[in-house]
Amino acid sequence: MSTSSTTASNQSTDSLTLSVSACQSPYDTPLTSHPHSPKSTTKDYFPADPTGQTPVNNVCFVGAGFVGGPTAALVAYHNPQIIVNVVDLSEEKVAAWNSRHLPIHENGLPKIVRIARDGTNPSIIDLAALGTVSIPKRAPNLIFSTRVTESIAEADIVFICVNTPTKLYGVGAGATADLSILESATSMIAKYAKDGAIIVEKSTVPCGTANMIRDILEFHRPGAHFEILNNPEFLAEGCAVENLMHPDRILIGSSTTPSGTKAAETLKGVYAAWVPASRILTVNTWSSELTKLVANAMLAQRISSINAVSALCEELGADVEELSLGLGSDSRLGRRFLHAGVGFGGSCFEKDILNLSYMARSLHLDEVADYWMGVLDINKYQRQRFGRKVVRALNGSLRGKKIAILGFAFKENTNDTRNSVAVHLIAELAAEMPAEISVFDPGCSVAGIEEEIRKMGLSDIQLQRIKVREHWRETVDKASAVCILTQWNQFRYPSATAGVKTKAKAVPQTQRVGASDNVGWFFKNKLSEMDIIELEEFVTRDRNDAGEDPLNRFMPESECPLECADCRAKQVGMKEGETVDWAEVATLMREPRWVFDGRSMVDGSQLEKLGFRVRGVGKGLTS
Ligand SMILES: NC(=O)c1ccc[n+]([C@@H]2O[C@H](COP(=O)([O-])OP(=O)(O)OC[C@H]3O[C@@H](n4cnc5c(N)ncnc54)[C@H](O)[C@@H]3O)[C@@H](O)[C@H]2O)c1
Ligand SMILES: O=c1ccn([C@@H]2O[C@H](COP(=O)(O)OP(=O)(O)O[C@H]3O[C@H](CO)[C@@H](O)[C@H](O)[C@H]3O)[C@@H](O)[C@H]2O)c(=O)[nH]1
Repeated sequence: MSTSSTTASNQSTDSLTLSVSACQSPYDTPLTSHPHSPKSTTKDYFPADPTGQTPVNNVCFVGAGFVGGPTAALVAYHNPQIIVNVVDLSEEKVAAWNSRHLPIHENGLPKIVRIARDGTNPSIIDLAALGTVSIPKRAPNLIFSTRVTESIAEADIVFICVNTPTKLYGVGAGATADLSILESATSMIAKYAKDGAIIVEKSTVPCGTANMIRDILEFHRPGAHFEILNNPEFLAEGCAVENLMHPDRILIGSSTTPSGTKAAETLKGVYAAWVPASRILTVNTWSSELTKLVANAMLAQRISSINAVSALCEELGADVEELSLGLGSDSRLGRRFLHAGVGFGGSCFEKDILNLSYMARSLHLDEVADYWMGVLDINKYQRQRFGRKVVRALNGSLRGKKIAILGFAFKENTNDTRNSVAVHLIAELAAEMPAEISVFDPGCSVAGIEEEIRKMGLSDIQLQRIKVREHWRETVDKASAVCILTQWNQFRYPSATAGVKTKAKAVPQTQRVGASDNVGWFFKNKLSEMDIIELEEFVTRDRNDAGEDPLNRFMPESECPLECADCRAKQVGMKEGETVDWAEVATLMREPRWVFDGRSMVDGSQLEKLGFRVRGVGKGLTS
């Protein structure tokens, strides 16, 4: 079937693919909502609100970070009738959201942002013998700005997406959440939000924070009415778009009063534009706040469990990957989050477990607190065990030696470096005073890595010996050892057959778009963005390279300044589809060419044939 369209575009934007992948779960399990828990103290709950939802024309996301930006983009993308303002105090971040180079690297996000932020051209798609489909133009409805107070004032719903890091001072230092940023954002919302606005906690918070928000609002605006909802975010970085596009569930916690329930219904209406109703769960606020913390704690617990087992495997000569396979095949256990490695990193797991444990301890539930702290203890043990393995293999001293670090992001497919395992391991190795620690990550900017390293509290002399590189080749050059710390596909050996960037995939043979060419629905009056995605998949399914904009809808993008650091990084860094050439690495490294594989990225026995000595996690000795 031949297809063509009336407008042309050659803009470069990551392709968006929506088929089921490792990141997302198919909609396979029926779910039910439980509007109030047995412990709910509110008495006036009505199961269904007879007046329905309040109309939503304008929403505001406060905080354009890893959660606020992508979530707002998805809400705007699927609700073209709603104006979505995303505000942040950082002018630099807002400028990046309005540029070609978004501050957050997520597959598929540039395309979604571009469509919602810039609007689209009208397009006519020629489906050959089937006829033509008209896609009308789309007006922009996603606005990134620093107009914080004005945008809050216009909103029917305000989403709080600010950071809630671990508190580093005073009572609860190193354990509880620092809510000062959230408190300050809430004060601003209290002053400027319109009476009747719905305030949504999206940030991850200790239980009871909805009550704190309510108190702040009542203090600043006595007499005004605001409903507070908790709507935790479950996206994982690196697959944020897929997670947001096909969430396992949307959880909405509300007070169980009629107006609380109505507010929950209103928020449900926003998600219902693309999420099946059966996936939207409404619970009470306490349950919702606690579910978020426990979800992260349980995911992290699985990783610590398999990591603890990996130490046993090394001693016994078992292979932890074989264990993961055997364990994960039990449908009660499942395959995911059983990947042993050098430990979990990131801005969420550790922070949220500390938070959960602190809460338990402050309720005098010490055994509960200790139980969850054990997950963090194993994580630290795993990291330190790896570091010690490196030093031991290099005869107990790193002096005069160069160590190469491949991977600095806390996980693959993201540029987020917060609380990355690499940060901790580099600090540990730096204490051994090696001649150089050379760092490379294919998804992070040099400046971003350097900034994170500067926060590590190392001495000047240690900092001088850490070099951040733009390419793997200079990173491994003359190194005695390479440590693989992030699960980037580019590091695999044998190299992954799939490219790094996900291409538009052939559409599955669904009932709607099947071999029978049953595509009548394309010709209906109003196509949703989900419909347009399917149309795009349909017209590209026979093409090898469909390009970024097969329906030719994109508006032109603003040009980058001449000295654009992101454009430069693209030129000098790893090219799309490029992988580490391990045979060349062997020629560049110093004997005995150690590879410490913290993420099971290389086949040890095959790499040893190239002249390396390899140590993995959870495997009996291979050399
Ligand atoms: N990162 C994730 O994958 C993830 C996933 C689920 C939940 N969460 C939770 O979501 C929350 C946000 O996390 P994040 O990773 O997006 O943080 P982030 O640091 O990336 O983003 C927070 C943003 O809020 C902005 N901000 C702070 N105060 C503000 C104010 N008064 N007005 C406007 N903007 C303000 C900051 O400048 C920053 O850009 C945290 O509670 C986190 O635990 C994060
Ligand atoms: O089997 C595994 C899975 C993950 N990891 C590591 O665990 C960390 C976290 O990974 P992941 O959970 O995929 O990413 P996050 O973005 O931290 O997402 C977690 O934290 C978010 C913030 O709260 C939640 O929204 C998500 O549901 C939750 O998965 C990373 O260092 C991974 O390398 C492993 O070591 N082994």
